[in-house]
Amino acid sequence: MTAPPRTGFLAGSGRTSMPEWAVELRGVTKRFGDFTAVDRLDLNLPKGGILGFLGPNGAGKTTTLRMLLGLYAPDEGAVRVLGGPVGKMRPRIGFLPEERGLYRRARADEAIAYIATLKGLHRREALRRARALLDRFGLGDFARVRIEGLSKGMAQKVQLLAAVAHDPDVVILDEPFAGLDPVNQTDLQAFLISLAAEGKTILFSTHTMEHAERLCDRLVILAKGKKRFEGTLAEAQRLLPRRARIGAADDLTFLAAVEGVAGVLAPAPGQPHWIVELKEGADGRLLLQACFERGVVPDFFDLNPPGLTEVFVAVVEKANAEGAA
Ligand SMILES: Nc1ncnc2c1ncn2[C@@H]1O[C@H](COP(=O)(O)OP(=O)(O)OP(=O)(O)O)[C@@H](O)[C@H]1O
Repeated sequence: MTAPPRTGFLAGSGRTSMPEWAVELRGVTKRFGDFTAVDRLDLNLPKGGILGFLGPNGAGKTTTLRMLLGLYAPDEGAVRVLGGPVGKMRPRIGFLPEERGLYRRARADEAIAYIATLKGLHRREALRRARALLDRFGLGDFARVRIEGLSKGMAQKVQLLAAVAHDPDVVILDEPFAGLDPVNQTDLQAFLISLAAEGKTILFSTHTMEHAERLCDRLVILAKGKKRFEGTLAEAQRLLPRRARIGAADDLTFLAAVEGVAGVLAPAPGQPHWIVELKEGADGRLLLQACFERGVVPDFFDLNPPGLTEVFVAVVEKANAEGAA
């Protein structure tokens, strides 16, 4: 297979052929003492596009990302990146670790360039790229400012630029949105999209479902070290039954008699909406019709598929219930 043409800022590395998978994990297990943090994980991540790595605290996300970097060796199983062993592929991977930290007395441009030189770039070229990246992300005026003189968000942006300055094919970001204000989060989203448009594979972990929903071609949900879901957002949404959410002060249990309705649930404590579960192929608009025929005028009516937060909670609750059984 041939990589998409590189037309973006980081174009020009001259690599032309790529293996099929950006990342492959086969039966990967990582233990800390008696505790299994990652449990027989299989993953095949296609090259190109943006993959969201989701899971509750302690699910094993960071441990998995560290194995992709070769920072941890798996106790069992095999990890391959871009078709080769991790150690050999490290120069083609960019990484933003969860624990942020650049040398605080270094200038922003030098901090970026330093990381790029560790990945094999010559210092002059590394500095040129560092400054171009800082310009591109509105930090050109801060190129010569020391990291300690930057705001937390700016320093995080600089660290992100350090992860990509050497033009990696695979970019791994551990919670890149954490600590950024909404404007910087929007900038980061645009940046990740632009990297993906250049043909790179982006893999990022996050606890913010909106980012995953908006950005990701594929999603992986981990819980208790095991993969609980892998697929597209639409596939994730199909994990839950179709349902309508209806806001009304009236008792809506009469909707149980409407064609295609599987169940009617009164608002849960703290929730404003009735939930009407629908069978496959049911026409949700019949619910509105039935309400109007009863003289009930809902103040809220939503037939949209469930959001990722709802799917995530259901997947994790199922994993917890399996763990407790
Ligand atoms: N070096 C270590 N020594 C012992 N236990 C560890 C170590 N690293 C991780 N763990 C444990 O492994 C489990 C998975 O941790 P990991 O950091 O991979 O989770 P995570 O999904 O990234 O969580 P979070 O969302 O909170 O960052 C946790 O229970 C953690 O305590």
